[in-house]
Amino acid sequence: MLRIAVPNKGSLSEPASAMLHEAGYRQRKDRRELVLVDAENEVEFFFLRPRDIAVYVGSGKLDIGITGRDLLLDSGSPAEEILQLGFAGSTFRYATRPGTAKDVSEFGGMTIATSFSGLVRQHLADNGVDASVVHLDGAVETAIQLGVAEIIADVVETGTTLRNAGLEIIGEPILKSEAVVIRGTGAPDDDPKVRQFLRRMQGVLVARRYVMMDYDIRVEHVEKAVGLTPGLESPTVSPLHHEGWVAVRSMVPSKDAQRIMDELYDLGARAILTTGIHACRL
Ligand SMILES: Nc1ncnc2c1ncn2[C@@H]1O[C@H](COP(=O)(O)OP(=O)(O)OP(=O)(O)O)[C@@H](O)[C@H]1O
Ligand SMILES: O=P(O)(O)OC[C@H]1O[C@H](OP(=O)(O)OP(=O)(O)O)[C@H](O)[C@@H]1O
Ligand SMILES: [Mg+2]
Repeated sequence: MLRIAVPNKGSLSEPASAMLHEAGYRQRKDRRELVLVDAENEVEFFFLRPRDIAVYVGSGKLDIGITGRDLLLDSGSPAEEILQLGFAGSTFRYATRPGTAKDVSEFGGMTIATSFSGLVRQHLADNGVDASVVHLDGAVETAIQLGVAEIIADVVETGTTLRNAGLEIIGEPILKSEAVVIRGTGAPDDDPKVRQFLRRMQGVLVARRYVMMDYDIRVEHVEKAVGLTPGLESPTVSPLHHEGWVAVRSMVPSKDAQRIMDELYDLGARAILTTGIHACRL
């Protein structure tokens, strides 16, 4: 059985379970379930605190896990990223009251509050800055108001939380994060069970990002048309009963589908259809 760690709460939890469900795995119906065996797929899921996932995977007790890149790096655990999942995107940044400091080089002697003290200590050391770090569990914005710290370092998505607290983001992003699949450093990279899991997850990513596009076009315009719809390997071109016309089938990125349809129409393509992809293996 492949043993997989899945976040049990927070921003990562629901999208991770939704993705696993789309990949054909059983997921828990009750949020209090801690372990779930998917016997048909030979997988056992352990629902754990997001922060603890890198620790379990790094120790080798679990084969792989889903967590945030920021949590992985903060943990210092011997685990590594093997697939980016494209959700829970955020940046990790410093913020303060206007006028306090402009970037990390000015933090000497100050106190920085954060829930990611591993990441912040490393960043300060990389920049040769001697500052104190106070570890808090969450709601770190309030640490400045209450005089616990002059600077905070926290996860930023839209920036609303910081703005509402009267704080401004300073300096370059410390890190760009998103949800990732991790495995223990040094775990074999040819484990067939892990490979199959990754193919399934990649299949979901592709199914979410691409649509299938079909259209008919006159033979003399087909080269230009396939330039707009090159597909992943190469488009399928089949003859039509109506001489001089061909049918083309190709995958295109969903976000570009409408623009490509307009451009194909202008080239003379007709019966242009897009259909969703539910699952795939590339
Ligand atoms: N607002 C957000 N938008 C996108 N990603 C976020 C957001 N808040 C946290 N994350 C990401 O979620 C992960 C943190 O998960 P965690 O469950 O510890 O915190 P949370 O989502 O803030 O939940 P909570 O603090 O309520 O427990 C990190 O990878 C972080 O980058
Ligand atoms: O940039 P924004 O869109 O405002 O999102 C970022 C905020 O979301 C998370 O907070 P959460 O609500 O999880 O509270 P926490 O501080 O207790 O983790 C994170 O810690 C930030 O505070
Ligand atoms: Mg949080």
